Amino acid sequence: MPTLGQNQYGKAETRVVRIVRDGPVHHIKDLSVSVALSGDMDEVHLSGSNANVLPTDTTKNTVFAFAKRHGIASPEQFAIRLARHFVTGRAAIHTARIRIEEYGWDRIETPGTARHSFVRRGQETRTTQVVHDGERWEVVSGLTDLTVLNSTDSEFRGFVRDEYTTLPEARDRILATDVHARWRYGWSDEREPAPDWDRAYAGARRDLLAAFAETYSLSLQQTLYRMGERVIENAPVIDEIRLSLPNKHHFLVDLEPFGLENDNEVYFAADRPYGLIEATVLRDGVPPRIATD
Ligand SMILES: O=c1[nH]c(=O)c2[nH]c(=O)[nH]c2[nH]1
Repeated sequence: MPTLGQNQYGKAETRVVRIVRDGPVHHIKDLSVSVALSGDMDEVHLSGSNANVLPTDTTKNTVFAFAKRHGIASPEQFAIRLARHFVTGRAAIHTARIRIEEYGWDRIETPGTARHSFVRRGQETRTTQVVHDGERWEVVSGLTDLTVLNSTDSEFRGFVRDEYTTLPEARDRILATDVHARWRYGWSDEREPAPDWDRAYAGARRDLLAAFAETYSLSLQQTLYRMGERVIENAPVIDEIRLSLPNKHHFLVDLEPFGLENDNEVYFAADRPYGLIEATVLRDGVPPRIATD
């Protein structure tokens, strides 16, 4: 009979977001936590007895509950706490391996706003497309994967309800998205001076971030329009901007079964499915040219 070799089990990639609310100043920790447990696990493999098996679902719940109960000072400290809990709590578990990826967020600094807006560190890509037919020029530039998050000042209420609607109204939710933006420059004639491309890029990026941070959001659609509007208003060289914004849902974790209150502090960051909100914002009187697919 073959023998059972090394084995381990647990919940991989639990996406936990912990918000600490220090008055209007919020702090964010965003982790992907993978738990792998090993020990006396022969029976579950060989006879099917689950007597030594702490469910992977429980390991996931423990991650969320510990985020609330102990906070997340650092990934190392959080991982040590989890590993100690699993190994000391159950005689059958001999080893716990905790892997954590932490995603870094920087504050979006805008004058006069509360401090609950963040931009993910180092993921965005600058893009451009130039089309020339020997006479005219068309320059469509933009960015992708500019990930932003507001930890408050976002609602979603008053929407249509039909027999399939279960979504509760949200009065204070996380609003997070990966900004995908393409904007078309008005410049098309080489005899006219071309825009300062780097300056225009920096300005559009700054306006997108500022409008995201400063808008009290009633929907992602409304925030999208404000972002596009800010770019068009501040950049005379840009005639049209198309935004594609995935709504990166963050669900409040129910901690009540563990005797803990979740005061908008611990969220499960779902990766899919996601809402996808797309629209073009145009300077008055210009025809739309950016492809909508
Ligand atoms: O900002 C939002 N817009 C929607 O259209 C929508 N739909 C949904 O389920 N959640 C949200 N959020």
